[in-house]
Amino acid sequence: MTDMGDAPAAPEAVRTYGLVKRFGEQVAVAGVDLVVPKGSFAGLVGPNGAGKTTTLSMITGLLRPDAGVATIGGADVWRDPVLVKARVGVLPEGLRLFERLSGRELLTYNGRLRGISKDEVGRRAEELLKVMDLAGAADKLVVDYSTGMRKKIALAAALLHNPEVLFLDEPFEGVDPVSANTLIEVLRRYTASGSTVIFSSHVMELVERLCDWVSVMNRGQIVAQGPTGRVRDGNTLNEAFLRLVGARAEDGAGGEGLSWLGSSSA
Ligand SMILES: Nc1ncnc2c1ncn2[C@@H]1O[C@H](COP(=O)(O)OP(=O)(O)OP(=O)(O)O)[C@@H](O)[C@H]1O
Repeated sequence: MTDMGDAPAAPEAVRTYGLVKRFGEQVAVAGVDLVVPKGSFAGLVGPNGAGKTTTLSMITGLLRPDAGVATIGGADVWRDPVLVKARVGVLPEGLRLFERLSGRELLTYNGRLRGISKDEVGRRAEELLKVMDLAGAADKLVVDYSTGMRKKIALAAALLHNPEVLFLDEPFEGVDPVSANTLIEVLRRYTASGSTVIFSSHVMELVERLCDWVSVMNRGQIVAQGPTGRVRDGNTLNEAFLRLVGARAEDGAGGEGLSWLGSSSA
């Protein structure tokens, strides 16, 4: 791993020690030591299949590690599941939502499951619907929402109990620029108050613009991690990323093969 300097001064929101996950013969996560300081807007990046989703699933209590420890605010995710689940909010990959509820009902249901009083849930839900620009669609069924609307209602549901740490898997995928700005504003406000966001993304420009902390994964391991400026080291994050994970030109679209593709191929 590329050492990015001293340990973070701020207390850690998330810390894992030697996380491992195998699927049959394949080692998806091969000893991950993820560090995310409290209050960070952190990005988790890596090529397809690097192990990002598997790592996030183990940290959020969705997938049991084969080895290693994941902690949130110092508490062990798998030994103290109730405490940890109260501290986290998750916008999962694939956005599995209760399709037959309206947006408002979805928020109410989530809030009540979290043990928040009916009045307080109602108050928070109305504010979130307004901020997410979903007030006009509050009574529409989630199944009829567009991709961007689904992301926004899922983010509102993940924020409703005011978690300490918010995990987002590809939050901006399929989201138009206006809705993306709304999401970013809400998330910036959230981290400014000392809460932590960790999101996975393939869009380096976005990670570079938003994140003050970045962890780079490749082949099941962390290959660089630290303040974004230090990981970039004078380059763009995209350049640093390509250098860290290997540009793979030899097996990519720039080399041999695909000779039949294009108008000069006949
Ligand atoms: N349930 C599963 N069963 C078998 N293999 C799996 C399973 N989940 C993930 N894998 C494998 O583990 C590896 C890591 O997958 P993972 O989804 O964590 O990567 P990722 O970094 O999130 O990728 P992407 O950027 O494409 O979403 C991949 O090779 C994948 O095929």
